[in-house]
Amino acid sequence: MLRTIFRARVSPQTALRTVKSTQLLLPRAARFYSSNGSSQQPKSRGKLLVLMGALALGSTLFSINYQKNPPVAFVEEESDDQTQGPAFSDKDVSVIFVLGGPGAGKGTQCANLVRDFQFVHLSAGDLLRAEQNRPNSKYGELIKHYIKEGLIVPQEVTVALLKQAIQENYEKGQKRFLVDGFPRKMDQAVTFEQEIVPSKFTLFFDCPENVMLKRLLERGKTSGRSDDNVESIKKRFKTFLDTSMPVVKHFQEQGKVVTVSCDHDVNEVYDQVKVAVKDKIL
Ligand SMILES: Nc1ncnc2c1ncn2[C@@H]1O[C@H](COP(=O)(O)OP(=O)(O)OP(=O)(O)O)[C@@H](O)[C@H]1O
Ligand SMILES: O=c1ccn([C@@H]2O[C@H](COP(=O)(O)O)[C@@H](O)[C@H]2O)c(=O)[nH]1
Repeated sequence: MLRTIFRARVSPQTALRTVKSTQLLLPRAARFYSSNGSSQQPKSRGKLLVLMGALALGSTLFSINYQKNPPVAFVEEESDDQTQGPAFSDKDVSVIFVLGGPGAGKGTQCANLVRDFQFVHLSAGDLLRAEQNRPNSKYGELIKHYIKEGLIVPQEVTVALLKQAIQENYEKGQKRFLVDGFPRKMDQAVTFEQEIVPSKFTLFFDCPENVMLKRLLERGKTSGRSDDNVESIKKRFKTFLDTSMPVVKHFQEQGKVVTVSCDHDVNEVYDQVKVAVKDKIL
């Protein structure tokens, strides 16, 4: 199952396009049916049936062809996404990346910011867990495996979920986003900023490992998370150091990181967070 997905080499564009097409095509089909179906005369109803038959045949042929050709082939032929630039302007949409080790307190502080300011909190981990639990998700098993092993889910999945969440919230008028626990790997950082929106800055939660371990084990008593156990936590720490710290360094080199010291009580940490956010964005 995992191997099949990797061999297909699904590119970010494909994943985004898949999300887009499922979202866009289905409502369009539904609109067509509801606006025409009820008032059809017998003759035009016949035409409608012929048209629907043709569409069904077309979609079957498309699906056979799609399975023969890896998705990447489609992307390379038609993709002009890379030259289009980000989907949103950073003048219109503000994204703050929230990074830090597992259990540093990112989610806790994001909740404070949502309470006091107008932010939408998008936790990449939460989005992945929701996708994992979504009935019939083709990524469910893959996500489950990666989370338990403390590894980074291939970016195509996570970037598509984030883009969809930002788009949905933007359509409701939301323009400020805390993107929590992302980007965890350099490829994600590059893709997100190229295709969605450049980040304003990164809030980095700096916390000693022994403090994070203690917090996670405590949380694990009630969280029900498959990765809040010593074995998974050790793997998550390693992934954080090897794979995610280079992302923090990358943004530090651009002068786009504000570091918060997390080995303090929640209110003290929040005082630092407020200063960082007010200075930069409000
Ligand atoms: N400053 C703090 N002092 C003590 N406990 C804290 C502090 N901040 C958060 N916690 C607790 O530590 C645990 C981990 O916090 P939280 O879930 O916010 O971390 P996180 O960085 O989002 O973790 P993860 O990346 O694993 O999702 C929670 O049980 C939370 O209540
Ligand atoms: O961009 C991401 C973010 C998260 N993951 C996976 O999810 C778990 C849990 O993340 P939390 O932020 O602690 O909720 C993480 O260990 C990764 O396995 C990911 O793959 N990509």
